[in-house]
Amino acid sequence: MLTASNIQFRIRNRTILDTTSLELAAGQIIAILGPNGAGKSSLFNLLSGESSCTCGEVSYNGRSIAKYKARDLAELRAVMPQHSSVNFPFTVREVVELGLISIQPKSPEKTVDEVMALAQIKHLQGQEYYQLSGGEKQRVQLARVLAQVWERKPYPRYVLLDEPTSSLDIAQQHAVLEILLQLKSRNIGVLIILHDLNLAAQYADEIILLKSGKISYCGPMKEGMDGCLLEKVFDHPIRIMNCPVTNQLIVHSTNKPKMYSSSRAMQ
Ligand SMILES: Nc1ncnc2c1ncn2[C@@H]1O[C@H](COP(=O)(O)OP(=O)(O)OP(=O)(O)O)[C@@H](O)[C@H]1O
Repeated sequence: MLTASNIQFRIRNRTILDTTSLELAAGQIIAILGPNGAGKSSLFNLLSGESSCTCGEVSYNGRSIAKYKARDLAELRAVMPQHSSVNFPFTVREVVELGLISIQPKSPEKTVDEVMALAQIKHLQGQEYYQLSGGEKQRVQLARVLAQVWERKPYPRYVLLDEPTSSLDIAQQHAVLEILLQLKSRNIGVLIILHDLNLAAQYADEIILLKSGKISYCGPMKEGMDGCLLEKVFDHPIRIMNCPVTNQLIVHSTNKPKMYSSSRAMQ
């Protein structure tokens, strides 16, 4: 289990993230949703160990993150930040191989081949990374993260992704979420920051709604996908419908009418 217990994050007396607790189990997908500046990436950085909490504790499989050596933590969790820069003229394959640096896979070649095939980037493997399009780079970064966790292990592991679909076309967005579904059956928990509420409605088991550094909702996706609740969080008109063909939830938003105000959303 990845656990955050009463964590808080403050910078220069400003509370960026108020007291927050959550649990991510292996085999589960949790999506973090919320408006710009809500604190999603700040929470993500605390969970990944990139930043340290002002109060509270993050733990992986019952042990505080502070007690792990970097190499041991790399065996347990892989992280795809919002922006990743590669400062050397690496090829695509070399960037994917970076995912293996802190672990010792039994079959590194096979692992890299498999994750590149999954991310649909095998045809790009000899190309220089910096020449790729934004969406191609994002798929390479996903493959790097997958390489880190792809070999099966007998203990629970976690993958954390901050907006991994932001540069992808609609087909690639679904392809990425389908890959994350596969991780569930490998005893891996997935935590993902998304701006697309429909993707969250289709793929997440649970959602966390963040607003102004506070959790407005944390629980099963179906209960959280509530029009009134989402309107309050995003301060924007949102309706939830059932698709008559697939029976899946559809999140519908329109432009904000002139008379609309946050007080309406609060009703
Ligand atoms: N290192 C920092 N120093 C000062 N302020 C910070 C720092 N990191 C984050 N913040 C502030 O904390 C707030 C939350 O930022 P964060 O990046 O976590 O939001 P977010 O929900 O991920 O936003 P977005 O959807 O735009 O990516 C913002 O107002 C941001 O300016």
